[in-house]
Amino acid sequence: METPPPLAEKILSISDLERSASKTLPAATKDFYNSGATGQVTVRENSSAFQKYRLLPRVLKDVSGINTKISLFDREIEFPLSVSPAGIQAMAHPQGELATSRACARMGVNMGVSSFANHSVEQITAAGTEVGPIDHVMQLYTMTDRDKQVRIIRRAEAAGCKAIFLTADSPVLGVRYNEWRNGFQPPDGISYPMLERSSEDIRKQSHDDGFSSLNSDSHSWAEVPWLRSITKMQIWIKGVLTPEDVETAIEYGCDGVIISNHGGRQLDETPATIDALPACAKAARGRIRIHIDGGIRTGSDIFKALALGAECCWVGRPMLWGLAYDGEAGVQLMLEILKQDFKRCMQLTGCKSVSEISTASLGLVCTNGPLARL
Ligand SMILES: Cc1cc2nc3c(=O)[nH]c(=O)nc-3n(C[C@H](O)[C@H](O)[C@H](O)COP(=O)(O)O)c2cc1C
Ligand SMILES: O=C(O)C(=O)c1ccccc1
Repeated sequence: METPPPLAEKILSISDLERSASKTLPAATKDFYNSGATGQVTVRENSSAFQKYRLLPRVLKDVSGINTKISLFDREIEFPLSVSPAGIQAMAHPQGELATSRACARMGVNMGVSSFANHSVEQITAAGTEVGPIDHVMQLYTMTDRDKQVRIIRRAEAAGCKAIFLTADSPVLGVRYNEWRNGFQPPDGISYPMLERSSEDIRKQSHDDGFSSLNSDSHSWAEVPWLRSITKMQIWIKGVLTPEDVETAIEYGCDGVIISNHGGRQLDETPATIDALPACAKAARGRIRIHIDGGIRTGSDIFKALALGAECCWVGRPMLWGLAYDGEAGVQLMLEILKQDFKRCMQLTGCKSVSEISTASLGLVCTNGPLARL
Protein backbone atom coordinates (compact mmCIF):
# COMPACT_ATOMS: atom_id res chain seq x y z
CA MET A 1 0.00 0.00 0.00
CA GLU A 2 1.21 3.49 -0.83
CA THR A 3 1.81 5.81 2.07
CA PRO A 4 -0.35 8.92 1.86
CA PRO A 5 1.45 12.19 1.05
CA PRO A 6 2.30 14.36 4.05
CA LEU A 7 -0.22 17.04 4.91
CA ALA A 8 1.79 19.77 3.23
CA GLU A 9 -0.66 22.64 3.31
CA LYS A 10 -0.70 25.02 6.20
CA ILE A 11 -4.24 25.15 7.50
CA LEU A 12 -4.75 28.39 9.38
CA SER A 13 -8.42 29.11 8.88
CA ILE A 14 -11.70 27.32 8.28
CA SER A 15 -11.61 28.43 4.65
CA ASP A 16 -8.19 26.75 4.29
CA LEU A 17 -9.80 23.60 5.69
CA GLU A 18 -12.77 23.89 3.32
CA ARG A 19 -10.48 24.30 0.32
CA SER A 20 -8.35 21.35 1.26
CA ALA A 21 -11.25 19.03 2.11
CA SER A 22 -13.15 19.97 -1.02
CA LYS A 23 -10.16 18.80 -3.08
CA THR A 24 -9.95 15.40 -1.41
CA LEU A 25 -13.65 14.44 -1.35
CA PRO A 26 -15.35 12.72 -4.29
CA ALA A 27 -17.39 15.30 -6.24
CA ALA A 28 -20.84 13.94 -5.27
CA THR A 29 -19.88 13.84 -1.56
CA LYS A 30 -18.39 17.33 -1.69
CA ASP A 31 -21.58 18.62 -3.35
CA PHE A 32 -23.76 16.82 -0.79
CA TYR A 33 -21.84 18.29 2.15
CA ASN A 34 -21.27 21.79 0.84
CA SER A 35 -24.47 22.61 -1.02
CA GLY A 36 -27.58 24.35 0.16
CA ALA A 37 -31.10 24.10 -1.23
CA THR A 38 -32.53 25.48 -4.50
CA GLY A 39 -30.73 28.74 -5.43
CA GLN A 40 -28.07 28.55 -2.68
CA VAL A 41 -29.18 31.93 -1.34
CA THR A 42 -29.38 31.06 2.35
CA VAL A 43 -26.27 28.90 2.48
CA ARG A 44 -24.24 31.83 1.13
CA GLU A 45 -25.96 34.45 3.23
CA ASN A 46 -25.52 32.50 6.47
CA SER A 47 -21.83 33.42 6.30
CA SER A 48 -21.89 36.72 4.42
CA ALA A 49 -24.52 38.29 6.73
CA PHE A 50 -21.92 38.41 9.52
CA GLN A 51 -20.12 41.07 7.47
CA LYS A 52 -22.76 43.73 8.08
CA TYR A 53 -21.52 43.90 11.67
CA ARG A 54 -18.24 45.45 12.73
CA LEU A 55 -16.45 45.08 16.02
CA LEU A 56 -16.02 48.07 18.32
CA PRO A 57 -13.06 47.43 20.61
CA ARG A 58 -12.67 49.08 23.99
CA VAL A 59 -8.97 49.75 24.42
CA LEU A 60 -6.59 49.58 27.36
CA LYS A 61 -8.65 46.93 29.06
CA ASP A 62 -6.88 44.30 31.15
CA VAL A 63 -7.52 41.03 29.36
CA SER A 64 -4.99 38.92 31.21
CA GLY A 65 -6.51 35.75 32.61
CA ILE A 66 -9.19 35.73 29.92
CA ASN A 67 -11.95 33.14 30.34
CA THR A 68 -13.70 31.77 27.24
CA LYS A 69 -15.78 29.16 29.08
CA ILE A 70 -19.58 28.91 29.37
CA SER A 71 -21.82 26.56 31.36
CA LEU A 72 -23.97 24.07 29.53
CA PHE A 73 -25.71 20.89 30.74
CA ASP A 74 -24.38 21.29 34.30
CA ARG A 75 -20.74 21.73 33.35
CA GLU A 76 -18.38 24.11 31.63
CA ILE A 77 -17.36 23.88 28.01
CA GLU A 78 -14.08 25.44 26.88
CA PHE A 79 -15.63 28.07 24.60
CA PRO A 80 -19.13 28.81 23.32
CA LEU A 81 -19.12 26.35 20.42
CA SER A 82 -20.21 22.77 19.83
CA VAL A 83 -20.60 20.46 16.84
CA SER A 84 -24.02 20.23 15.18
CA PRO A 85 -25.60 16.88 14.41
CA ALA A 86 -24.79 16.03 10.80
CA GLY A 87 -25.54 12.72 9.11
CA ILE A 88 -23.27 10.35 7.18
CA GLN A 89 -19.91 11.42 8.60
CA ALA A 90 -18.33 8.13 7.48
CA MET A 91 -18.21 9.54 3.95
CA ALA A 92 -15.69 12.09 5.18
CA HIS A 93 -13.63 9.61 7.19
CA PRO A 94 -14.16 5.93 8.09
CA GLN A 95 -14.11 6.76 11.81
CA GLY A 96 -16.82 9.37 11.21
CA GLU A 97 -18.74 10.29 14.35
CA LEU A 98 -16.27 8.40 16.58
CA ALA A 99 -13.48 10.72 15.46
CA THR A 100 -15.73 13.77 15.91
CA SER A 101 -16.67 12.72 19.42
CA ARG A 102 -13.02 12.18 20.42
CA ALA A 103 -11.97 15.55 18.99
CA CYS A 104 -14.84 17.33 20.78
CA ALA A 105 -13.92 15.68 24.08
CA ARG A 106 -10.25 16.59 23.65
CA MET A 107 -11.22 20.21 22.99
CA GLY A 108 -13.82 20.37 25.77
CA VAL A 109 -16.92 21.02 23.66
CA ASN A 110 -20.16 19.11 23.12
CA MET A 111 -21.53 17.16 20.16
CA GLY A 112 -24.87 16.47 18.51
CA VAL A 113 -25.44 12.92 17.28
CA SER A 114 -27.48 12.73 14.06
CA SER A 115 -30.11 10.02 13.82
CA PHE A 116 -28.43 9.36 10.44
CA ALA A 117 -25.06 8.71 12.15
CA ASN A 118 -22.98 5.84 10.80
CA HIS A 119 -22.00 4.69 14.26
CA SER A 120 -24.31 3.96 17.19
CA VAL A 121 -24.95 6.49 19.94
CA GLU A 122 -23.41 4.00 22.39
CA GLN A 123 -20.15 3.84 20.40
CA ILE A 124 -20.09 7.59 19.81
CA THR A 125 -20.60 8.62 23.43
CA ALA A 126 -18.11 5.97 24.62
CA ALA A 127 -15.45 7.16 22.14
CA GLY A 128 -15.63 10.72 23.45
CA THR A 129 -15.98 9.87 27.12
CA GLU A 130 -12.79 7.77 26.99
CA VAL A 131 -10.90 10.92 25.97
CA GLY A 132 -12.41 13.47 28.36
CA PRO A 133 -15.56 15.09 29.69
CA ILE A 134 -18.13 15.67 26.95
CA ASP A 135 -21.90 15.87 26.69
CA HIS A 136 -23.82 14.59 23.70
CA VAL A 137 -27.31 15.43 22.50
CA MET A 138 -29.39 13.14 20.29
CA GLN A 139 -30.94 14.65 17.17
CA LEU A 140 -34.32 13.28 16.16
CA TYR A 141 -36.83 13.77 13.39
CA THR A 142 -40.52 12.95 13.85
CA MET A 143 -40.63 9.41 12.51
CA THR A 144 -43.28 7.29 10.81
CA ASP A 145 -42.39 4.37 13.11
CA ARG A 146 -43.03 5.57 16.68
CA ASP A 147 -41.66 2.40 18.25
CA LYS A 148 -38.38 2.92 16.45
CA GLN A 149 -38.34 6.52 17.69
CA VAL A 150 -38.82 5.28 21.27
CA ARG A 151 -35.95 2.80 20.82
CA ILE A 152 -33.66 5.64 19.71
CA ILE A 153 -34.70 7.72 22.73
CA ARG A 154 -34.07 4.87 25.17
CA ARG A 155 -30.66 4.17 23.63
CA ALA A 156 -29.73 7.87 23.78
CA GLU A 157 -30.77 8.04 27.44
CA ALA A 158 -28.82 4.92 28.35
CA ALA A 159 -25.79 6.30 26.50
CA GLY A 160 -25.96 9.44 28.67
CA CYS A 161 -27.26 12.01 26.18
CA LYS A 162 -28.40 15.18 27.91
CA ALA A 163 -31.01 16.39 25.42
CA ILE A 164 -33.14 15.57 22.42
CA PHE A 165 -32.69 18.03 19.56
CA LEU A 166 -35.96 17.73 17.66
CA THR A 167 -35.28 18.90 14.11
CA ALA A 168 -38.38 20.87 13.22
CA ASP A 169 -37.46 22.28 9.81
CA SER A 170 -37.60 19.05 7.84
CA PRO A 171 -41.07 17.55 7.25
CA VAL A 172 -39.44 16.67 3.90
CA LEU A 173 -35.93 17.28 2.58
CA GLY A 174 -35.22 20.60 0.88
CA VAL A 175 -34.82 20.97 -2.88
CA ARG A 176 -31.34 19.57 -3.42
CA TYR A 177 -30.45 19.83 -7.11
CA ASN A 178 -26.98 18.46 -6.42
CA GLU A 179 -28.37 15.21 -4.98
CA TRP A 180 -30.73 14.71 -7.90
CA ARG A 181 -28.14 15.56 -10.57
CA ASN A 182 -25.52 13.31 -9.02
CA GLY A 183 -27.97 10.54 -8.09
CA PHE A 184 -26.49 10.93 -4.63
CA GLN A 185 -26.34 7.81 -2.47
CA PRO A 186 -24.03 7.02 0.41
CA PRO A 187 -21.26 4.64 -0.68
CA ASP A 188 -21.59 0.90 -0.13
CA GLY A 189 -20.78 -0.38 3.34
CA ILE A 190 -22.31 2.57 5.16
CA SER A 191 -25.24 1.94 7.52
CA TYR A 192 -27.53 3.93 9.85
CA PRO A 193 -27.42 1.95 13.10
CA MET A 194 -29.73 4.32 15.00
CA LEU A 195 -32.37 3.94 12.29
CA GLU A 196 -31.77 0.18 12.07
CA ARG A 197 -30.94 0.55 8.37
CA SER A 198 -28.27 -1.62 6.78
CA SER A 199 -26.11 -0.61 3.86
CA GLU A 200 -28.25 -2.83 1.56
CA ASP A 201 -31.48 -1.15 2.76
CA ILE A 202 -30.02 2.30 2.15
CA ARG A 203 -28.96 1.54 -1.39
CA LYS A 204 -32.46 0.38 -2.39
CA GLN A 205 -33.76 3.98 -2.38
CA SER A 206 -32.62 7.48 -3.27
CA HIS A 207 -31.50 9.56 -0.31
CA ASP A 208 -34.63 11.71 -0.68
CA ASP A 209 -37.02 8.69 -0.73
CA GLY A 210 -35.13 7.05 2.15
CA PHE A 211 -35.51 10.21 4.21
CA SER A 212 -39.26 10.47 3.64
CA SER A 213 -39.89 6.79 4.28
CA LEU A 214 -38.34 7.13 7.75
CA ASN A 215 -39.55 10.59 8.75
CA SER A 216 -43.06 11.92 9.01
CA ASP A 217 -44.42 15.08 7.41
CA SER A 218 -47.34 14.98 9.86
CA HIS A 219 -45.14 16.41 12.60
CA SER A 220 -46.59 19.01 14.97
CA TRP A 221 -45.93 20.71 18.31
CA ALA A 222 -47.79 17.76 19.89
CA GLU A 223 -44.46 15.98 19.53
CA VAL A 224 -43.15 17.97 22.49
CA PRO A 225 -45.61 16.76 25.17
CA TRP A 226 -45.24 13.24 23.75
CA LEU A 227 -41.45 13.43 24.14
CA ARG A 228 -41.90 14.97 27.60
CA SER A 229 -44.11 12.02 28.64
CA ILE A 230 -41.49 9.44 27.73
CA THR A 231 -38.13 11.00 28.62
CA LYS A 232 -36.45 13.15 31.24
CA MET A 233 -33.81 14.40 28.78
CA GLN A 234 -34.00 18.08 27.91
CA ILE A 235 -36.06 18.90 24.81
CA TRP A 236 -34.70 21.45 22.33
CA ILE A 237 -36.23 22.53 19.02
CA LYS A 238 -33.74 22.78 16.16
CA GLY A 239 -34.66 24.96 13.21
CA VAL A 240 -36.48 27.94 14.73
CA LEU A 241 -36.25 31.26 12.84
CA THR A 242 -39.10 33.41 14.21
CA PRO A 243 -39.95 35.02 17.57
CA GLU A 244 -43.42 33.42 17.25
CA ASP A 245 -41.89 29.94 17.29
CA VAL A 246 -39.63 30.92 20.21
CA GLU A 247 -42.79 31.89 22.09
CA THR A 248 -44.44 28.57 21.17
CA ALA A 249 -41.38 26.62 22.29
CA ILE A 250 -41.62 28.43 25.64
CA GLU A 251 -45.35 27.63 25.91
CA TYR A 252 -44.57 23.96 25.28
CA GLY A 253 -41.96 23.97 28.02
CA CYS A 254 -38.94 23.34 25.79
CA ASP A 255 -35.50 23.81 27.30
CA GLY A 256 -33.88 25.48 24.34
CA VAL A 257 -34.06 26.36 20.67
CA ILE A 258 -31.41 26.33 17.98
CA ILE A 259 -31.84 29.28 15.66
CA SER A 260 -31.08 27.36 12.48
CA ASN A 261 -32.03 27.09 8.82
CA HIS A 262 -30.32 23.70 8.58
CA GLY A 263 -27.24 25.26 7.03
CA GLY A 264 -29.37 26.56 4.13
CA ARG A 265 -30.22 22.99 3.11
CA GLN A 266 -33.97 23.05 3.70
CA LEU A 267 -36.06 26.10 2.73
CA ASP A 268 -33.91 28.41 0.63
CA GLU A 269 -34.38 32.19 0.98
CA THR A 270 -34.94 31.97 4.70
CA PRO A 271 -32.94 34.66 6.51
CA ALA A 272 -29.37 34.11 7.57
CA THR A 273 -29.51 32.84 11.13
CA ILE A 274 -27.48 35.81 12.41
CA ASP A 275 -30.27 38.05 10.98
CA ALA A 276 -33.05 35.97 12.57
CA LEU A 277 -31.28 35.88 15.94
CA PRO A 278 -31.90 39.35 17.45
CA ALA A 279 -35.73 39.17 17.30
CA CYS A 280 -35.66 35.58 18.62
CA ALA A 281 -33.36 36.48 21.52
CA LYS A 282 -35.54 39.48 22.34
CA ALA A 283 -38.69 37.32 22.39
CA ALA A 284 -37.00 34.77 24.66
CA ARG A 285 -36.39 37.29 27.45
CA GLY A 286 -34.19 34.74 29.19
CA ARG A 287 -37.04 32.19 29.47
CA ILE A 288 -35.47 29.65 27.12
CA ARG A 289 -31.93 28.94 25.95
CA ILE A 290 -31.08 30.41 22.54
CA HIS A 291 -28.32 28.76 20.51
CA ILE A 292 -27.48 29.28 16.83
CA ASP A 293 -25.91 27.48 13.89
CA GLY A 294 -25.29 28.25 10.23
CA GLY A 295 -22.34 29.84 8.50
CA ILE A 296 -20.14 30.26 11.56
CA ARG A 297 -16.56 30.13 10.26
CA THR A 298 -14.47 32.51 12.42
CA GLY A 299 -14.01 33.55 16.02
CA SER A 300 -15.57 36.92 15.27
CA ASP A 301 -18.69 35.13 13.93
CA ILE A 302 -19.01 33.43 17.34
CA PHE A 303 -18.42 36.77 19.08
CA LYS A 304 -21.09 38.53 16.97
CA ALA A 305 -23.65 35.76 17.61
CA LEU A 306 -23.07 36.04 21.35
CA ALA A 307 -23.31 39.82 21.22
CA LEU A 308 -26.66 39.49 19.44
CA GLY A 309 -28.11 37.20 22.10
CA ALA A 310 -26.99 33.60 21.50
CA GLU A 311 -25.57 31.64 24.41
CA CYS A 312 -23.63 29.21 22.23
CA CYS A 313 -22.87 28.50 18.55
CA TRP A 314 -22.75 25.21 16.69
CA VAL A 315 -20.93 24.30 13.47
CA GLY A 316 -21.75 21.62 10.90
CA ARG A 317 -19.68 21.73 7.72
CA PRO A 318 -16.40 22.81 9.37
CA MET A 319 -16.47 19.50 11.26
CA LEU A 320 -17.04 17.58 7.99
CA TRP A 321 -14.11 19.43 6.37
CA GLY A 322 -11.94 18.65 9.39
CA LEU A 323 -12.85 14.97 9.17
CA ALA A 324 -12.12 14.86 5.45
CA TYR A 325 -8.78 16.62 5.98
CA ASP A 326 -7.42 14.39 8.72
CA GLY A 327 -10.08 12.52 10.73
CA GLU A 328 -10.01 13.16 14.47
CA ALA A 329 -6.92 15.40 14.20
CA GLY A 330 -8.67 17.43 11.50
CA VAL A 331 -11.75 18.05 13.67
CA GLN A 332 -9.46 18.95 16.55
CA LEU A 333 -7.60 21.39 14.29
CA MET A 334 -10.92 22.96 13.25
CA LEU A 335 -11.93 23.45 16.89
CA GLU A 336 -8.48 24.75 17.84
CA ILE A 337 -8.61 27.36 15.04
CA LEU A 338 -12.03 28.59 16.15
CA LYS A 339 -11.10 28.59 19.83
CA GLN A 340 -7.89 30.60 19.33
CA ASP A 341 -9.63 32.97 16.92
CA PHE A 342 -12.49 33.57 19.37
CA LYS A 343 -10.08 34.10 22.25
CA ARG A 344 -8.09 36.69 20.27
CA CYS A 345 -11.33 38.41 19.31
CA MET A 346 -12.30 38.69 22.98
CA GLN A 347 -8.85 39.98 23.91
CA LEU A 348 -8.77 42.55 21.12
CA THR A 349 -12.29 43.82 21.79
CA GLY A 350 -11.48 44.08 25.49
CA CYS A 351 -13.82 41.39 26.79
CA LYS A 352 -12.33 39.32 29.61
CA SER A 353 -15.22 36.90 30.01
CA VAL A 354 -18.08 35.77 27.79
CA SER A 355 -20.57 37.64 29.97
CA GLU A 356 -18.92 40.93 28.89
CA ILE A 357 -19.81 40.34 25.23
CA SER A 358 -22.75 42.56 24.27
CA THR A 359 -24.07 44.83 21.52
CA ALA A 360 -21.84 47.54 23.00
CA SER A 361 -19.01 45.84 21.04
CA LEU A 362 -20.88 45.82 17.73
CA GLY A 363 -21.73 48.36 15.08
CA LEU A 364 -23.89 47.97 12.00
CA VAL A 365 -22.43 48.89 8.62
CA CYS A 366 -24.63 51.38 6.76
CA THR A 367 -24.20 51.77 3.01
CA ASN A 368 -24.34 55.57 3.27
CA GLY A 369 -23.03 57.02 6.44
CA PRO A 370 -21.25 56.16 9.66
CA LEU A 371 -21.45 52.93 11.60
CA ALA A 372 -24.81 52.60 13.39
CA ARG A 373 -24.65 51.74 17.09
CA LEU A 374 -26.91 48.91 18.17
C1 LIG B 1 -23.96 17.09 5.37
C2 LIG B 1 -24.90 17.62 6.41
C3 LIG B 1 -25.72 16.72 7.05
C4 LIG B 1 -26.62 17.19 8.02
N1 LIG B 1 -27.40 16.27 8.68
C5 LIG B 1 -28.26 16.72 9.61
C6 LIG B 1 -29.06 15.80 10.34
O1 LIG B 1 -28.96 14.59 10.16
N2 LIG B 1 -29.93 16.29 11.24
C7 LIG B 1 -30.06 17.65 11.46
O2 LIG B 1 -30.87 18.06 12.27
N3 LIG B 1 -29.28 18.54 10.82
C8 LIG B 1 -28.39 18.10 9.92
N4 LIG B 1 -27.60 19.00 9.27
C9 LIG B 1 -27.67 20.45 9.64
C10 LIG B 1 -26.67 20.77 10.76
O3 LIG B 1 -27.10 20.22 11.98
C11 LIG B 1 -26.53 22.27 10.97
O4 LIG B 1 -27.80 22.84 11.19
C12 LIG B 1 -25.86 23.00 9.80
O5 LIG B 1 -24.85 22.21 9.22
C13 LIG B 1 -25.24 24.30 10.32
O6 LIG B 1 -24.71 25.06 9.29
P1 LIG B 1 -23.15 25.06 8.87
O7 LIG B 1 -22.92 23.76 8.17
O8 LIG B 1 -23.07 26.23 7.97
O9 LIG B 1 -22.32 25.19 10.12
C14 LIG B 1 -26.69 18.56 8.32
C15 LIG B 1 -25.82 19.45 7.67
C16 LIG B 1 -24.93 19.00 6.72
C17 LIG B 1 -24.02 19.97 6.05
O1 LIG C 1 -28.66 16.55 4.49
C1 LIG C 1 -29.16 17.03 5.51
O2 LIG C 1 -29.23 18.24 5.72
C2 LIG C 1 -29.73 16.14 6.46
O3 LIG C 1 -30.43 16.60 7.33
C3 LIG C 1 -29.47 14.72 6.38
C4 LIG C 1 -30.51 13.83 6.58
C5 LIG C 1 -30.27 12.50 6.48
C6 LIG C 1 -29.01 12.02 6.22
C7 LIG C 1 -27.97 12.90 6.06
C8 LIG C 1 -28.20 14.25 6.15
